[in-house]
Amino acid sequence: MIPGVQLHTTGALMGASVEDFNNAKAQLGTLKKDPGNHVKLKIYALFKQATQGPCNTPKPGMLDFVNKAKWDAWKSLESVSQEEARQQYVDLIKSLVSAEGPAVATPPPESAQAFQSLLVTTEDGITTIRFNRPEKKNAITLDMYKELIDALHHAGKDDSVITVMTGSGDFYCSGNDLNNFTGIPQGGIEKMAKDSGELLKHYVKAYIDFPKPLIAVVNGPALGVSVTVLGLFDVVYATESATFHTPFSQLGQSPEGCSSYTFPKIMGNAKASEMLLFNKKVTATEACNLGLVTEVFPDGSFQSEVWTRLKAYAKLPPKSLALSKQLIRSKEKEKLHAVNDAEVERLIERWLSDECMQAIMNFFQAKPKL
Ligand SMILES: CCCCC/C=C/CC(=O)SCCNC(=O)CCNC(=O)[C@H](O)C(C)(C)COP(=O)(O)OP(=O)(O)OC[C@H]1O[C@@H](n2cnc3c(N)ncnc32)[C@H](O)[C@@H]1OP(=O)(O)O
Repeated sequence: MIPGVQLHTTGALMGASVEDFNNAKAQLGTLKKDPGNHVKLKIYALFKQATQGPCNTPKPGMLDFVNKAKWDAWKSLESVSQEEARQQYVDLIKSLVSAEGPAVATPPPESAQAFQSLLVTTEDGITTIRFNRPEKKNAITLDMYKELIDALHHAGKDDSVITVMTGSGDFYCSGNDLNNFTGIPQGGIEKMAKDSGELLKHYVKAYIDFPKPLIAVVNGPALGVSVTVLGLFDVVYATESATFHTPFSQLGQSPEGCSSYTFPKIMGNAKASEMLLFNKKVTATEACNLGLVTEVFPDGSFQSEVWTRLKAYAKLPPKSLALSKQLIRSKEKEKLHAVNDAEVERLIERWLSDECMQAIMNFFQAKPKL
């Protein structure tokens, strides 16, 4: 047992993966390395959320540091369902056990990587990259872009057959973290824009060059850059209540993720313009009719239906899948890289514009809901 983490099973567990959950709980006791307080708190909070649901105990006093930290960690998972918390608990323990090395059956070395804002696991031929900042609707920080690039590079090379991206909590992802543009770093605002442009270019490149089937499991609303890169995925499955929103002009910005090319190609200029110029938020069903989403599933059966299907896909011959994907995409690659370069160049100019700075200030001052 990890020192300081007391796990008590209270409350009923839901769903079919109680066994996985119990296995994970047992594995936790076999860890040799102390995962550190930050991770211990996360384990504690996920366990509480999975077994008891949202925290409704009174907030401990300011001086009761330990219990207050535990309470805060549990409270931060308010929007995460019990089922989701159980899955995240299992994923987290698995990644800790994998990180301990050869004692584990045959984990690919890549899954030993620890990420701050992602949960990355490999199982049954599927590498899953999960945005994991549910309290901030999975908004992507600068460090998170770097982690995503890393995770994609590793997933492209590991033994998995397919790679899946999804989100923790009630959102898929709320796009770029608007705090990325609030502090003025050393070197000034021009350098910040240029560095961000370089980072974005590498981020989008990781999708353009991704060598095996890449599947998005859109579990809730998606915004901004998390929507635009969907045009570079091979398959996009969405839950019925997911929405797709690219509020670029509202933010004084311009399209990225190669969407200025992929969206008109997928849905035609007129529909792409409504989304990319005029901020039209579309439902999952509308996105499916537009061709951006492959298939929409009822909220209640989304996870089970999609994962059953993905597990079957992952049993197909890996080389055949990867080579076929590369054939489909290879004709476009050069074009996509050129589009990425041009979009980034335009965005660097936009980020320095009054229109963009004003829009970001407005978000933090008034917290308008887009
Ligand atoms: C390297 C740089 C590359 C840059 C690439 C450019 C990309 C362009 C884009 O991605 S554009 C899209 C940017 N995203 C947004 O504009 C979304 C802004 N957020 C919202 O509109 C809302 O928060 C919401 C609709 C996502 C969710 O609304 P809801 O009412 O359900 O929840 P809250 O607003 O209370 O959100 C909970 C907390 O999360 C914070 N948060 C959510 N999204 C972002 C974000 N994108 N950036 C920063 N912070 C975000 C929100 O502020 C709340 O925080 P708090 O609890 O501390 O108040």
